Amino acid sequence: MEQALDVCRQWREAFGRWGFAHVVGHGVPDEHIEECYAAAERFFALPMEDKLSDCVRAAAHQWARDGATARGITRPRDSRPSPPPKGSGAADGHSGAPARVHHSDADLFPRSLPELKPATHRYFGSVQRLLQAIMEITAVSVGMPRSYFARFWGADAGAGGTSPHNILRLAHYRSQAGMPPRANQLRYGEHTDFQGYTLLWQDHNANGGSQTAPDGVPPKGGLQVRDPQTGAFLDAPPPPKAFTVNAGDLIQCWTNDVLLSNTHRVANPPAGDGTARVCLVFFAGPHPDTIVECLPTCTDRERPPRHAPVKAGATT
Ligand SMILES: O=C(O)CCC(=O)C(=O)O
Ligand SMILES: [Fe+2]
Repeated sequence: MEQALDVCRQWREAFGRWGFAHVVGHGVPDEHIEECYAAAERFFALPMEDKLSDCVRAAAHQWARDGATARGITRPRDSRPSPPPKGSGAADGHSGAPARVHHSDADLFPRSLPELKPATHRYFGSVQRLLQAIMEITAVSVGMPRSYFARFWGADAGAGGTSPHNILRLAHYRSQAGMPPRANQLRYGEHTDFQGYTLLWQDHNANGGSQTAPDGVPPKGGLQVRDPQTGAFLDAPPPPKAFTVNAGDLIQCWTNDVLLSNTHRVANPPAGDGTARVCLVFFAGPHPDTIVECLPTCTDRERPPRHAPVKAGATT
């Protein structure tokens, strides 16, 4: 019990300072991660014609554009609108549409890669269970009842037609061999995530953690997190077998800035480095009709609500 409360204290501290944490001992089986990661890599390695012809036409642009565009090459910083307006849809400054895999959209799966569907579904289910634990930790960390967020993300959350809108994005940042980025370009521009938590499996930790780079070796073109106190961007390579978790704007709104939705970006690898990057990005979204407003435990006379209540769906 004391240990569990300590985790909740650490959570509040990490997210109050950084909006980010690395989570180990998370219970997501190595093989679920390995399968999903390997299937994602195989998908991105498919020839473009296969991606196009295999996918249902109506949905194909979602998959195909991601494979086709150099989404790792975002526009130079000066020419980017920064930060993207909340609720603009172009929420995170990508050059290509993300590959969004809704759990129910079976038809989106390419026929030439039959393992992609079971692998993403298994991973999705395991990460969803991790999310439920994270929401319990979150509730306790801000003094709410442990089960508070179960109405949004718990096993029964769909009962009243209010099922969560969690999304798994398979992210591919292409090799930049032969097309070096210009000065100030980024693989992924500076942004905050706009929903609940994001549970990220980074390339640095591919294959269930068995390919983790030695401690202290910075990633070749990876996630960087802004230090809210200094404004500096710091590399955020995960320790072995860790998920990188960050809080999105809805968490910050719910907790009245007690837990932060912090700015992050993905840096380019050094010039001449041909490393591609594949990441598994799970975005936790409550049902779009959910009204998110300051929790009673996060406000008092000295700390009035800092954000107006917002409908979750209005932020996407
Ligand atoms: O690829 C990464 O490391 C970060 C991805 C990210 O920030 C996002 O998809 O919102
Ligand atoms: Fe992000």
